[in-house]
Amino acid sequence: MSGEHYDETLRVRLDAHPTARTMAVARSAMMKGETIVTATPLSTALLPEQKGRRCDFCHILKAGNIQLFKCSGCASYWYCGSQCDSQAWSAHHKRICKFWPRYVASTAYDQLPSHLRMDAILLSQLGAQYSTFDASSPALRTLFALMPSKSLPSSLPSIPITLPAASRSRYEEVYHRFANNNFILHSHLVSFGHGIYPLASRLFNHSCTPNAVVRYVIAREKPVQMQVVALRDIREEEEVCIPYIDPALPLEDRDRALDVSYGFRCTCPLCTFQRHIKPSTDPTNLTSAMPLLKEFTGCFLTQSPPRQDTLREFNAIPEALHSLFNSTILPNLAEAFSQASHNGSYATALDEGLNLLALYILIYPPNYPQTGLHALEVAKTAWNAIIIEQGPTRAGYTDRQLMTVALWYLAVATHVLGVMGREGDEGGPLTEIEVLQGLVRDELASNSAA
Ligand SMILES: C[S@@+](CC[C@H](N)C(=O)[O-])C[C@H]1O[C@@H](n2cnc3c(N)ncnc32)[C@H](O)[C@@H]1O
Repeated sequence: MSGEHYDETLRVRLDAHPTARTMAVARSAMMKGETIVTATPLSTALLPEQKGRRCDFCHILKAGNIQLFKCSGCASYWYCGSQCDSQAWSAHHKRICKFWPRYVASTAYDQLPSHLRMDAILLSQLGAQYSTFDASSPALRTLFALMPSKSLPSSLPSIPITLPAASRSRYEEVYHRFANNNFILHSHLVSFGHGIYPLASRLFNHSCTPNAVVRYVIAREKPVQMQVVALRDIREEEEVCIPYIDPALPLEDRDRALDVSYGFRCTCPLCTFQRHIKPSTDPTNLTSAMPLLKEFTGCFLTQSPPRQDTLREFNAIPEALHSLFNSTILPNLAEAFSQASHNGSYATALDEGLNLLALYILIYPPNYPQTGLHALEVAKTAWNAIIIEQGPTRAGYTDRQLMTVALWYLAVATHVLGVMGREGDEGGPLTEIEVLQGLVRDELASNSAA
């Protein structure tokens, strides 16, 4: 940490960590839903499929009142107005604009795997902005304080800038900080770009049982801000961790991804638990595990599900549920729910949806956004059953029961997603929840009046 200085008003401070070099610890207790750190990007870039859909500077989505204008020089960057155009122009675009069309059409660029193309774009923008990457620049100081990645190819990708010979090693130093430090930007939890946020990279380690997550704030004419938000109450001196990867991936996949991209083995409570259990692969165990899982997590169609705000004690999970940690179970349940939602009866879809929700609740830490998104799916399934399906395939559910189920799971979705709060573009799951709640309540009122 020598020479590094971080704002004393930050809600976390850096302490030594036995294997991760340093960790961010809470200076004081924080409540779930609080913003822990707000970070500004050094550079961001849109995924290819988002080009022309979002402004290349502020990443706002094209909409009725927001039009995009193509850069007349390269015809590859789009802006929502002259403010964004001139901010991008003076930051980096004026130095790469005329080379860009030939660059993105080049074989060297074309042959890069998609994630390295994103890195090449970010490196081009940064090179255009900082030229020699003078380490004394305050904006770059935190970037150079980051740990270099072990996984990037040793050679620099081709970029549309003539490298000053004396600065080549500087470019390499920057590039070697990419793989383990870049963030995937998302709106409503759907990816739209990549970004470099040195402060957040410098501060936060990974955990598969994180107590914080990242959300993005898109505002017109401003770079996309990152906010790190507490998922549960955090004690003073507790380490604040975010997930680098999806905690519900199979343990082997998490191990591989964290080793290859970040060079460490996770020792969080979920990984520790999963490493010491020996999940049975016997299908009969699985059949008996599902009802027990619903009971253990409280996911029923007959009673309101509980809310959970504290991290589960994984060692208290009964052995009969260990088979659910087999790598195939979650993808199979997700597939069964998707199949039933599209082709099956809504009664089957509801049942499969609840199985999947119960498994999410078992695996994910409290208030993890994916759990909230799926609770919303369960509520939508109940609502679809009311408005679309009549007759025997309803398996005996009355409209009233289905409306009650929809409201219960909307309440779960609100509880969970309300913690992370709104992110990205207008609308999103919290708005969807409000709309559906209104529809169900109206229907319930007219059903009662009838
Ligand atoms: C984005 S940085 C996090 C900040 C880092 N601790 C530092 O001192 O700069 C990512 C790197 O931190 C380390 N790291 C992050 N989470 C870790 C964990 N749970 N266990 C061990 N090392 C971790 C790995 O070396 C990883 O490549």
